[in-house]
Amino acid sequence: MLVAPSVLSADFGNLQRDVEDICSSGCDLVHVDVMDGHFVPNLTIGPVVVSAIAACATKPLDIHLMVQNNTFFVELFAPLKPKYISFHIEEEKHPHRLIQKIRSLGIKPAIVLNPQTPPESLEYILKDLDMVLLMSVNPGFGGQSFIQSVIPKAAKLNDMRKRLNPACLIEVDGGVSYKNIQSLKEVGVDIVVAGSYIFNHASKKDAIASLKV
Ligand SMILES: O=C(CO)[C@H](O)[C@H](O)COP(=O)(O)O
Repeated sequence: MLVAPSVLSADFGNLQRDVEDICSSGCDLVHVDVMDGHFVPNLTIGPVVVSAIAACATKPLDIHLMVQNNTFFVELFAPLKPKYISFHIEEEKHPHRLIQKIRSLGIKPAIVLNPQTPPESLEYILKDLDMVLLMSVNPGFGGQSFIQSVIPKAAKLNDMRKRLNPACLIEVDGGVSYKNIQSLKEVGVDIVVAGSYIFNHASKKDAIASLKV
């Protein structure tokens, strides 16, 4: 299991310290939540802060857009050379066009599904993706409870990707902890995003290690 701590739960007064800390504690990606106050009822960080994160991160960035105008934000963050940019299918009229644009910028494209969006919505686009991110909370805030229905949903997506695109990774985000990591592993999840569990733990290293099942 790969682990992507969500910096949404970091101490923003000590952001450099926290980013360096997770990177030296065994994480695989640095997950960055960009929220615009429109697609979700929260507003987070823009290019100034994400540039500061990129400057001190020694692991690749995994940028999760929770915004209305995806193309604008892709162009804004592309110069920071993240490994992944993911966007919500619920907020994109032309997902295939945006996937091509992200890939043309040298970034791996990923689509995010809200908890109620079925994996079948990806039937004709899964082959074009490097990753699918399944939300296991309603997007917008850290520290929410894990929605259990993501387990059968990930299992269904795992069957779909074996058929359509075995190289496509499955990531799950929201309420992830030692309590649900084994179930996520069993249904084929490859990457977990965890915010409050890692940043509220006495040892980020131990918290990350506990998710590497
Ligand atoms: O995308 C998110 C919220 O929209 C966060 O990444 C997610 O909630 C992680 O935080 P936690 O592990 O505390 O649930």
